[in-house]
Amino acid sequence: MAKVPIQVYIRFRPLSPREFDLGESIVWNLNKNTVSIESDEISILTQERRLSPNYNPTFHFDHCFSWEDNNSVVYNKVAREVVLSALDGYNATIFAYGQTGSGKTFTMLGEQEEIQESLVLTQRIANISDDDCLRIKNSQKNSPTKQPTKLDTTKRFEQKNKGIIVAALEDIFSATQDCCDSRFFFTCSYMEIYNEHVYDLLKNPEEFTNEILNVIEGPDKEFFVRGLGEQVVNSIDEVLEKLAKGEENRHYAATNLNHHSSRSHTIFRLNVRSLKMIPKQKVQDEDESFENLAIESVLNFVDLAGSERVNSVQAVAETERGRGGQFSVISTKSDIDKVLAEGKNINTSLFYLCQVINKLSEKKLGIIKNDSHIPFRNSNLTKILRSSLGGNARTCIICTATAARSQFEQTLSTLRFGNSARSITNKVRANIRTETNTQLLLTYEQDIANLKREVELAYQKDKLFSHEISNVKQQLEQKVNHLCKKVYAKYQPNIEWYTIEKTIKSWAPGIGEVFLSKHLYKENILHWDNYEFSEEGYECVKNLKEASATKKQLLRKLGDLKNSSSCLGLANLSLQKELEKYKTLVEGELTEKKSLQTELTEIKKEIVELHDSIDMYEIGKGLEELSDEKLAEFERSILLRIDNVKQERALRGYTALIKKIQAKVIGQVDDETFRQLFGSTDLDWGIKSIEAANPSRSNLDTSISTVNTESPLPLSLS
Ligand SMILES: Nc1ncnc2c1ncn2[C@@H]1O[C@H](COP(=O)(O)OP(=O)(O)OP(=O)(O)O)[C@@H](O)[C@H]1O
Repeated sequence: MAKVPIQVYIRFRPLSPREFDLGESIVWNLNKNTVSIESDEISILTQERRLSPNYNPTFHFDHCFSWEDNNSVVYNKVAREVVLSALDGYNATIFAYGQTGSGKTFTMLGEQEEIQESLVLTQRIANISDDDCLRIKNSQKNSPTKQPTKLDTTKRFEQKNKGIIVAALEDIFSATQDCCDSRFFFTCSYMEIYNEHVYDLLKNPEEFTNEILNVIEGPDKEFFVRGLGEQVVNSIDEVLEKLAKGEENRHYAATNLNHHSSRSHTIFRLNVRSLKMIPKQKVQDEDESFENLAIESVLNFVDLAGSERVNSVQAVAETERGRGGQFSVISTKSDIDKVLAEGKNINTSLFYLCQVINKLSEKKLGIIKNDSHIPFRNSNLTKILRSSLGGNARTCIICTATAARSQFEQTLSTLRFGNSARSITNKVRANIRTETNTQLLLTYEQDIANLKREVELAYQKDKLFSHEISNVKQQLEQKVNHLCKKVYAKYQPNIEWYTIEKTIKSWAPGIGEVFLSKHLYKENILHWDNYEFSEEGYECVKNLKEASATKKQLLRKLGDLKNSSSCLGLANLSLQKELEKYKTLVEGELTEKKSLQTELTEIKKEIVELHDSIDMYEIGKGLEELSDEKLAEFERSILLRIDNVKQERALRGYTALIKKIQAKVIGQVDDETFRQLFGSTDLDWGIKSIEAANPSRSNLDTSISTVNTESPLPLSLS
């Protein structure tokens, strides 16, 4: 696992026509990797009290893009390599962060036709309130001239200044086309977070707005969005179609539900799965065999809401702190929620994203402890992006900004955000597994996806045909009615049936049969082949036949696949059980290991304590640190030990003497030696002298009783 820092870039957009008309000056000075304030501007900004005196910061980035750099330059420098590494199993996330109108969407999706009605743009600039905006919108809806125009989604991405998402998708699909040793399988999802609610942008508009999705923590501690559709895509056209559909939904929500796109976050996600067959190392005499490498990765493209809302909440918090109020910049969740609840324009998710980045950065710089809590759970955005912030993903952040003087504070705040994010490191590894069943599963997955699509198409065709069939039916009915009228007009009571039949058949071959079967013979079965239709009718019947044959075939195939996948499911279940068994075993071993480790730590601790006591006894080390009480205790223990040693020695002496007395008794010590020891050869005298030397009679008794009279006296004691 490699530690990879988050890459942070800054991109300045050109002055807008409005800024240009207002004669705005450029206050920022860009170099390759640094941004600082233009020296002429420092004193002016300080005088205007927009900059603290003596504050002249320089911000560092992985690269600075100026207003002259187009999207292709940005893509190649920032994203290309990271995006293509997804094909090798690396997760990647690319963010755009910046104030409203600074160029996030321009960077991510490319140069857009003006898709928002002018009101939204006006609102961005003039900061009109939501209620006023809704009122104006409603009045516009009633005005025939001001209806918002619907977006032509198909042409959205056919542009020369393509955004990062489009360029990345093109690169991914063209790289996989040229790759012949792997099979690729793609799915995509597109979600929007608006007011902390998560929506699936790839649903139909009514479903998309009715269904709010929940962000759930999975068993692997990763968060996922429950119910978010993952759509299978096989080509660049298909994926761009999905992207366009999502954009259309956003547009729908902005127009009909008053969602402000600049206040929502979007995450476009491409899941890449591939299977690569590689030759196994050949064992002698073995047939050439292959193993499967299953590679998985997730590519996230995140277009964040305008960051000015965060600045305003930070400002509220800072002002409150300055006044000694109840809130501080980094405060408790409930405090912050109170601040957030105060202004409905403030974006909770973005606020918590900044907080998470600040905390991660402080942790990396050692300002807060390594095990400090990072508040990922406070918002849906941070939950969804957890693996991209400090986790297993290569992450790039593109901060977008404007160099215009009027936006100085907003740009300063964006630059600060970028600098904090730069110190975060992610732990990156490729998601590659060697699998035996993968190929089979992947083939099934692919087949099921294809079939689903075909069935969907067949159903759509069915709908089409039912419309055409009803047309044909109508045609037939009309003709039959026409015939009926003619027959009845010509009908004479005396005419034979066969004459009527003949007449009808001669009038309209084929159609006449319908009349006969329906009206005369009361048989209600249509045998298409027997009738004549217009050319269009024949085409319809032919298509209908084909469609129903395909449908039957597909349904049969689907049935087969369901059977196979339930077999696989069973196999999977038994594997899972095995896995559970091993997990339990491993867990048991781990617990044992843990308790052994605890024991070892205890023993080590004891050894250290023993060494300390030995040092204290031997060289008096650490005595100075002891309290008076402890010192007295130590003294008592030393004296006690000295007493014990003395007693032991005395006992050993007595034992030796007693043995000698005993030896004398059994005749092993001669009188001369005995006399040297006790000053007399008399045995009683010896015993008395011992008693005199040791008043502790009990010790003596014990010593005498423990001496084995049978054993010969060791020479060393004599
Ligand atoms: N690098 C650029 N070059 C030329 N024009 C740009 C650039 N960046 C942004 N613009 C223009 O500035 C305007 C605002 O850009 P854009 O909509 O991308 O901002 P945004 O940050 O996504 O805003 P919001 O947060 O409201 O969605 C657009 O008209 C866009 O074409």
